[in-house]
Amino acid sequence: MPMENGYNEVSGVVNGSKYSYEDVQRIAQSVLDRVKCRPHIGIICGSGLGGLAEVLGDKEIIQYEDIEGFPVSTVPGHAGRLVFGSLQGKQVVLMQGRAHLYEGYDVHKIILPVRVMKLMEVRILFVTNAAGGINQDFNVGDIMIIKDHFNMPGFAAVNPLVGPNDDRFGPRFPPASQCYSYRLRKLIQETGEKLGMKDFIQNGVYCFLGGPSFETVTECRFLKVAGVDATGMSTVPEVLVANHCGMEVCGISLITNKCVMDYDSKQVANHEEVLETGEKRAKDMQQLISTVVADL
Ligand SMILES: O=P(O)(O)O[C@@H]1C[C@H](O)[C@@H](CO)O1
Ligand SMILES: Nc1nc2[nH]cnc2c(=O)[nH]1
Repeated sequence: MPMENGYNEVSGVVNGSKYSYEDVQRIAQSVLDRVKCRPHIGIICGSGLGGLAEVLGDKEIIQYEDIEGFPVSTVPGHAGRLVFGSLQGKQVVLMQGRAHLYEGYDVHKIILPVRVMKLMEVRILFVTNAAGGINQDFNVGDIMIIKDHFNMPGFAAVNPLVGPNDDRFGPRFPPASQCYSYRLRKLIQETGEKLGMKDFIQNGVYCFLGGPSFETVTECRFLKVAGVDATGMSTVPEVLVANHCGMEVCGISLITNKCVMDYDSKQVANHEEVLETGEKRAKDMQQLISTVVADL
């Protein structure tokens, strides 16, 4: 029997989303009641990339802790605020920070903000993250347009769509082979080139891992053989849910560090380097996303 908290009495494992369609409707309405903005574009900012909020006009800000059910950010570089405002004349809602599995949040909780955005009538979603470069041709500071993903935790059914399906959100068995909009990928590429960013724009495959440990050398080598270009600890749950409910989605990874591929390397990944690279490329990421939004 499912219990009130969304856990299954027998197995003890999560049995579907704790938040019903009606719950999400109520939460979305309670957010809309607090702001004037009516966004059709959503942006999720990865580690150290929340600075985009600074360039929004007519900002209206709600802390996650003031929204029912929203996971509160516990990681440096994730402010934990929903920021509404105008970007290049378009109304947008921006998540300054996201939740991750490794913080202890259930995957259904992580994706609640995406469903709330959907019921606020957000139709286009930009998802950004900081990621480690598996592809050895990538440099620190490269911006990778995500063309596909590898949902590694999904192999063990860690997928936000596990559990009873509510068809009002989307179908029971959604396809996942076109999660990243071709139209938006091309637009980001062309925009990046026009802005003189060609030398540091890449296209590639993102792999989602649970974290919080960074990868071992063997794991990195495995990911390389599997066709992965960059790896991180987020994005895929949000993208799966956004696709499920019919949003047009694009993903952008900032390559903040090179994954260690050599057993004798003295290099180690660390969150400080991730934030530092985020800071160095912040302006370029902001310019790229703002210009794409202007052209939508
Ligand atoms: O939220 P994202 O995916 O950008 O954050 C990445 C993954 C970890 O949270 C953190 C590691 O430095 O950055
Ligand atoms: N898993 C993972 N996440 C990251 N986020 C930023 N860099 C990395 C990395 O090297 N590995």
